[in-house]
Amino acid sequence: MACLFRSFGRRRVVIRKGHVAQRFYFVFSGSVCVTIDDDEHSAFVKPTTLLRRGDHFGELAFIRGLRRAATVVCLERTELLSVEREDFFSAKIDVSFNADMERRVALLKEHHVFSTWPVDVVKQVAEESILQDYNSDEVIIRDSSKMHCIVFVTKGQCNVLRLLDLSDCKEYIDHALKYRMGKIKEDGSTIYNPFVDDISVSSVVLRGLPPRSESPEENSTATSSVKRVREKAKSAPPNTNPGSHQSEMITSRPVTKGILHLGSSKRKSPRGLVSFQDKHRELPGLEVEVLQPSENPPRSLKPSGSLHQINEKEERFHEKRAVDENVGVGVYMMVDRLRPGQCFGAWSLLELEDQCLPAAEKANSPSQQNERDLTSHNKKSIKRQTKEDKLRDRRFTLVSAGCEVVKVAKEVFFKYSDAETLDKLKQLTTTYPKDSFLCQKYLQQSDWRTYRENVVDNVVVRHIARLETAKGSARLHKVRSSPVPSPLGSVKMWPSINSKWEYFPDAGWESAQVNAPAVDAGTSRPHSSDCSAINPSSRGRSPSSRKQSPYATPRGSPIPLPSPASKSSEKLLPLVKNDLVLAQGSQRALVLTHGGSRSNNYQLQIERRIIDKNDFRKNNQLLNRVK
Ligand SMILES: Nc1ncnc2c1ncn2[C@@H]1O[C@@H]2COP(=O)(O)O[C@H]2[C@H]1O
Repeated sequence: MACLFRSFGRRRVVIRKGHVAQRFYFVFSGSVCVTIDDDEHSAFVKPTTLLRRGDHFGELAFIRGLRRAATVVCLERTELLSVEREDFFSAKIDVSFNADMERRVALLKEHHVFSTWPVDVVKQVAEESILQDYNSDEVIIRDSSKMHCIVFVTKGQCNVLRLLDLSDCKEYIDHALKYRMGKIKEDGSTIYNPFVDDISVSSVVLRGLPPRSESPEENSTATSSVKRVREKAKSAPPNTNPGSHQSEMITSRPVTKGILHLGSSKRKSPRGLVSFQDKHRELPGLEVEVLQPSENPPRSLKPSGSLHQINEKEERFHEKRAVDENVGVGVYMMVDRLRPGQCFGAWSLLELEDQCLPAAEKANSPSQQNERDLTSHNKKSIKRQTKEDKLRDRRFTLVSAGCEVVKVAKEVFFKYSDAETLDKLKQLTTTYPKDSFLCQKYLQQSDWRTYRENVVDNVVVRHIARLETAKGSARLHKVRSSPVPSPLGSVKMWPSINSKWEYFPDAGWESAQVNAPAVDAGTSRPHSSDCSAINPSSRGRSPSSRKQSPYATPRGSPIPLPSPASKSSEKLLPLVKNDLVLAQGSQRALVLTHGGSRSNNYQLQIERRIIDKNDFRKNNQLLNRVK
């Protein structure tokens, strides 16, 4: 069989609907769009199917003995392998196509939605659908709001992701602002330096997500989101402290501890303004940027390196550049995992339902009735809510976790659907959580992850390093230096004076008031700065002699803890299995379940546990569980 290698530019029409068929094609590289319209422009506006490397097209006309059923246009520079009609039949490609078709028919017939359809109709649909295999992490559908097919999962699994615009989430903004205020208080300073290591989000750029669009419709959304951002920035709460400059342009590290982190940019301007946008990236990663509203309070002159040196001109430049780049604050959240028998993209059903609603009913729908009575402000929020509720308006991304899918064009599907089918499809259509809920989830998970990593880096690794130094077998341990890279919470490694500190002594919870600068240098208590690694079974025993209890302090009375200053003279307990690592003021414990510093085996299994202190006091259940 002879194949002809051909290369076409973007927008080149390879097949036109209604023409006589001459060749059949394989996609060697690039991608093509199929539209069942005669007009090739529809391929870009409402494509029926998108075909990429390894896919084929142009077989239907040969097999059916009819004219071309669709128009196929190159989406980009595309390389194709074409097979002439004679070769198609002499190489018996039609036979393998028929077998493939049979398979599609069988797969669709097995599917709950098609189970009641007559075989010839299923065949009809199968002919016009495509069966595709996807490897793990391949994007199946990038934007659900623009998809023109329904994806039926026939094998494996795929994940539904939602790109969460954090700048639109009240919870995120509140959290970031709260953290910022806390940070200012903690520092005892009102000056915020963006170049210091522990900087966190202090004000959030309220900015739309990076545009993916080529269509004017999407561009307009992007522009309006920039406007929205500006409005939000302008309406940001004014700085109550005259010395502080909340509204300054601030550099922040990206929140790199999201649920699905797809990379972050390293690009950084000399002034440290970070842009996380990368036009070439398939999916943007977590994107965080902070920026000030343009109306700033008057500035005072500050030493070099601080924000306050940025003059108005520079600032405008940065802001403008940031607006130009349309940097976003976003994170992908997984909202669903689809398995065989499930489908994706059937939200048009809702559209159909809307269209079917009698006009009178629509006019008197409660939301609209209420809307009329509300103030313009409330109107806006209701509209936003309604929009969020409508799945078809929300963008989801479908990413393979290794799967096989059948894509059926919506037009084709609805052409043959009856009420029963629509009902079945509706049952399969999941309503995904709202963004506010996802945002809360994101904050919780990010917080936990940051916390966990901080404890491992700063508690366990340091503890081990100190032990080894004490033993004279010091090796270089890599301890990540930045303890607080995230605005989403931090762990205090050093209890400050008058702070509360909690741990597990033998018989339950104790609280300790840190009120003395130093303790007995000979104590064998684990170092307080390590948030304490305290083994319930081995507690109170020093590495050499674990028999004497150093925790002789009567229960309930304040227990003096070592201060940071006393660390050099302290003996440290090795971390051993079942140690509980607790952080100040936290209700979570990290449980060391494998290895320990004694064996130089630092493998940790960290579990999240919410500890009910009162319960614990009573029956010590947690300890039993840990054992
Ligand atoms: N939904 C669809 N309807 C028709 N053709 C499609 C569809 N999806 C992909 N195609 C391909 O587009 C090709 C157009 O030419 P053919 O009809 O020869 O074969 C067709 C199929 O290979």
